[in-house]
Amino acid sequence: MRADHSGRAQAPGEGREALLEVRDLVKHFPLTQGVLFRRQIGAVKAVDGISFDLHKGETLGIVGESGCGKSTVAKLVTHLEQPTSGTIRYKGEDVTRLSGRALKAVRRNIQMVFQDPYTSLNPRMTVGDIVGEPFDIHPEVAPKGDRRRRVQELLDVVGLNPEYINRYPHQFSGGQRQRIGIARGLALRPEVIVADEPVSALDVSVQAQVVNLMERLQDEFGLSYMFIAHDLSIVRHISDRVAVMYLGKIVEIGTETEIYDHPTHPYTQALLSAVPVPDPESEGKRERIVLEGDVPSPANPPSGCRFRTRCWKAQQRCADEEPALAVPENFAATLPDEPVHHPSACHFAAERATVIPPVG
Ligand SMILES: Nc1ncnc2c1ncn2[C@@H]1O[C@H](COP(=O)(O)OP(=O)(O)OP(=O)(O)O)[C@@H](O)[C@H]1O
Repeated sequence: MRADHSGRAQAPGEGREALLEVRDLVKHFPLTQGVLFRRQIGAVKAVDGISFDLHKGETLGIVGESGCGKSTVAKLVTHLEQPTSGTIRYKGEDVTRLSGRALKAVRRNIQMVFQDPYTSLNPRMTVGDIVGEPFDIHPEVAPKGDRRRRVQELLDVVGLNPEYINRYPHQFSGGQRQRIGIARGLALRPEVIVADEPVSALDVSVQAQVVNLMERLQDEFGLSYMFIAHDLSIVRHISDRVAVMYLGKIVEIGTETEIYDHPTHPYTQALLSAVPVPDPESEGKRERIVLEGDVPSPANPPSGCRFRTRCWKAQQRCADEEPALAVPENFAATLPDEPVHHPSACHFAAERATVIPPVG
């Protein structure tokens, strides 16, 4: 098997600068017991050894069911959480080891947009204060006398009336609030934006507007996105590459076409088979894969392949041997530009092209 944990060989932007290089990233949250004498009785393995690259100007989508570790990855990359182990290199420098001024400089370049525009904005602050708050931490970006103008520019960039600068969050709709969150994320002119379920809390009719805005801003400012969501259709629309997570691991990574049209991991196939298809004829013909049982606890994941307890292909080898995230043996001889030639962590990886059957 070819060791290729990052999926870089398959990236459409191969040769482009890797802005972020994440390697063997682990985050275990300790589980403790006792009031007076706290002792650790285990750990929630929220993220358990994941590796990927983010290239300049690309969007990497991260998908998976609730609890698989997507938000924890976002928090680790934006330095809101410290990893248990592993490295996150930004332009070659390991940010997990930085502190003080050097860390502050990196944090400026990697900003986060949060899920819920209803709770992530302080209701007692005006829009101007919310969008301009990052300038308090980085006054070098906008000197005091220039802030109002800069905030108004940012509001304009995200499609809000700059005259709304003195209004409060409750005076805006959900979509407008998420635009405020995005303006705030852009304030420091970052290179990377980590968006954690940025449209999940919005009405479907508004979701497309916010996604389109994010795409326009990406072109305008040359941004790289990590776009985390459980909605597979939205992720397909916006992403160049997609990583599929299950129980703290990446199980498959590749270009949007490789993952959606040529998935080789059973979990990806099951996830895709549950996406509703708008065309009733295709919907009637499609093959749904219904997974048995619940997602196991991340405090006590199964041995070997974590997906094996719900997988229809599971055999003894799956319990004994953890499959590496690499181009599977049976596809190793395919050419790198063939769509099945992408990393998939399964001993029995196989293409299942009939997940969403073609019309006719
Ligand atoms: N601070 C914490 N302390 C203990 N456990 C945590 C903490 N944060 C997350 N977890 C656990 O880690 C696992 C992964 O959580 P995470 O929020 O990253 O998943 P997710 O895929 O983003 O899910 P969701 O879409 O529901 O937010 C979950 O089991 C969660 O309960």
